Amino acid sequence: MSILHTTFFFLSPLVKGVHRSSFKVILKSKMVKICCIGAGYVGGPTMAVIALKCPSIEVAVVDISKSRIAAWNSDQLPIYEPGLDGVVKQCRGKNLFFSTDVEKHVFEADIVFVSVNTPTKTQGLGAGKAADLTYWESAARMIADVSKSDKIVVEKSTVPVKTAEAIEKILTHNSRGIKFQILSNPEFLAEGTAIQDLFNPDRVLIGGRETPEGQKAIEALKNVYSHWVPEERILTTNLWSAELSKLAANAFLAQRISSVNAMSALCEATGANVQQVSYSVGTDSRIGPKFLNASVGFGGSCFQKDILNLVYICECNGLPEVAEYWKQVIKINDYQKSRFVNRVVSSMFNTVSNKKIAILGFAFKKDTGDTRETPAIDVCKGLLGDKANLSIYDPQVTEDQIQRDLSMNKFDWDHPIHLQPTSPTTVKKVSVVWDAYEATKDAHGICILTEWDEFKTLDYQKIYDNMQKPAFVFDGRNIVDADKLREIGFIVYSIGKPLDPWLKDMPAVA
Ligand SMILES: NC(=O)C1=CN([C@@H]2O[C@H](COP(=O)(O)OP(=O)(O)OC[C@H]3O[C@@H](n4cnc5c(N)ncnc54)[C@H](O)[C@@H]3O)[C@@H](O)[C@H]2O)C=CC1
Ligand SMILES: O=C(O)[C@H]1O[C@H](OP(=O)(O)OP(=O)(O)OC[C@H]2O[C@@H](n3ccc(=O)[nH]c3=O)[C@H](O)[C@@H]2O)[C@H](O)[C@@H](O)[C@@H]1O
Repeated sequence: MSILHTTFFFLSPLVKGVHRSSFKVILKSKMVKICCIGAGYVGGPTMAVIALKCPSIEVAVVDISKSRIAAWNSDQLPIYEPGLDGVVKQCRGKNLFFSTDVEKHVFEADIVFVSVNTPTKTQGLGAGKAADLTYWESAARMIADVSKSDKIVVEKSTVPVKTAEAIEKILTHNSRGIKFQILSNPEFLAEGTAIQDLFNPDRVLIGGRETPEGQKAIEALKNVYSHWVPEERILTTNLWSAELSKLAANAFLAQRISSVNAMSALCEATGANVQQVSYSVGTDSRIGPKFLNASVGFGGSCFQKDILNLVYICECNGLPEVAEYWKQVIKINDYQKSRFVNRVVSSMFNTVSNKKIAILGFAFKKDTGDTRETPAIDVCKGLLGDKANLSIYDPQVTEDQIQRDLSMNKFDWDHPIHLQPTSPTTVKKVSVVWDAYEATKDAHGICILTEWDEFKTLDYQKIYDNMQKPAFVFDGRNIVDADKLREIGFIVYSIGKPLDPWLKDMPAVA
C-alpha cells in the first residue's frame, strides 16, 4: 500500500466508522509524519498549531539556519507572536520537533510542507518584480534527492501561479520511480494575530491536480485540517486557482489600504476626516469595515512582494493593462510614505537638518518584531536624506536589526537575518534607545510609525516638557488623541485629518 493511501486512512477523522480489517491496517501503519522545510514566521506557528491540534501526527520543522532552530528549541523563540510560546511549550518534544537535520526528516515524512522564503528578485530577469524561487528550487531538489517513499509535497510559501508545474518537473525528473503529489495550500495568517488566525481561519485553501491521485492527496491534507477546522471552511480547488487566490487576496487587501490612503490625502486637502469617511464607507455591507485604516503606508514581507509578483506575471502573460492597474497600489503606497516625510520636513520650516526626530515604532505593525518592508525604513531614510538625527524606539525591534534595515538596499532586507551580511554598517545620525521618553528627550518632533498600544498611553505632558519648542507630533497611525495633545501645546499632524492652522500654511508637496 502506498504511503499516500496509508496516510489517507490513518488521518481519517471517520476512523470510528472504519470496519475491522481497515482498522488493522491503521494499527499496523506507522505514525504519520509531517516535515516542514522553513522555520520562519509561517512554518513555525503553522506547524506548532498542527501539532497541538493533531496529537496523533508527528511534526518536524527543519531549517538550514542553526541559530533559528536553536532559538525554536529555547525559551526565547526566534519570532515574537502573541500566544505562540504557549502552543510551542505544550507540544515541543512530544509531537513537535525543530531540527537542522533537514534530510533525515524529509526522508521520513509522508507530507512535506515547503515554507521557505520567496522574496523579490534583486538581480537578473525580472529583478525588482519576480519572486526569487532559489530557496524553493533547492528545497525541491533536496526532496527529490533524499526521498525513498511516495510523498505529498505542499506549497505553503506564496509562489507565482504555475510554480507547482515547475516543482513537479524537478521532482519527477529526479524521482527514481517515487510518486509525488503536489498541493498548493497557501497561508493567510497575519503577523501579530497568527495564532488566533490559525486556530480559527476564515478558510483553509487546498489546490491539487484534478486526477484521482491528486484528489486523494487533497483528502489526506484536508483530514489534517479537519481535526479543528469546520468542513465548510476547507476549500478545495485546482492547483492554479489556489496559487493565484493567495496573490489575489493580498492584492485586494493592499488595494483597500492604498484606496483609503489615497482618500487620506484628499481629506487633508479638503477638511474631511478620513476616519469618518472610512466608517461611512465601511458600513456598506458590500464593502465592510475591516482594513480601512489610513496609515503611513502598508509594510510587511508580503503585500509589496506579492503585488510585484502579480504585476510580473501579468506582464509575462501579455496583460500590460492589468499589470498597470495593480502597480498603482504600490505607487500610492510609496506616495503615502514620501508624502509623510514631506509633511514632516515642510512643517518644520522646510528643514530637519541636525534636528532630533524621535521615531516611535519601527516594526511594520504592532505585536510583531518583524521589520520587513516596514514603512519606517522609507520614512527614516527620507528624514536621513534631509540630514535629521534620528532616535528610534520600538518595543520589539533590536538595534542591530534597525541598523541593518537602514543600511541595506531595497529588497535585500526581505531575506532572513541569517542570510544577510554579518556585520551591518552603522548608520551615523541614528541612535536606537529602549524607552519612548529617552527617544523624545530634546527632540524637535515625534513620528509615530507603528501603532503599538503603549504609545497611546504615554505621558505626553512629560514628553512635551522635555522637547524643543515648537514641539511636533506626526501621527502616522492615528492613535493619539490629537485634541488632548494640542491642549498640551503640541502641533499635531494626523494622517487624513483636518490640519492644524500651522500645517495648513505649509502644504506638503509629494
Ligand atoms: N510572514 C507572513 O506573515 C506570511 C508569509 N507567507 C509566505 O510564506 C513564505 C515564508 O515566509 P516567512 O515564514 O515569513 O519567511 P521566513 O524568512 O521567516 O522563513 C523562511 C525560512 O526558510 C528557511 N530556508 C530557506 N531555504 C531553505 C532550505 N532550502 N532548506 C531549509 N530551510 C530553508 C530560511 O532559513 C528561513 O528561516 C513566503 O513565501 C511568504 O510569502 C504567507 C503568509 C503569511
Ligand atoms: O501573505 C502574507 O504575508 C499575509 O499578509 C498580510 O498579513 P501581514 O502582512 O502579516 O499584516 P496585515 O495585518 O495585513 O498588515 C499589513 C500592513 O498593512 C497595514 N495596514 C493594515 C490594515 C489597515 O487598515 N491599514 C494598514 O495600513 C499594517 O499596518 C501593515 O503595515 C495579510 O493580512 C495576511 O492575510 C497574509 O497571509
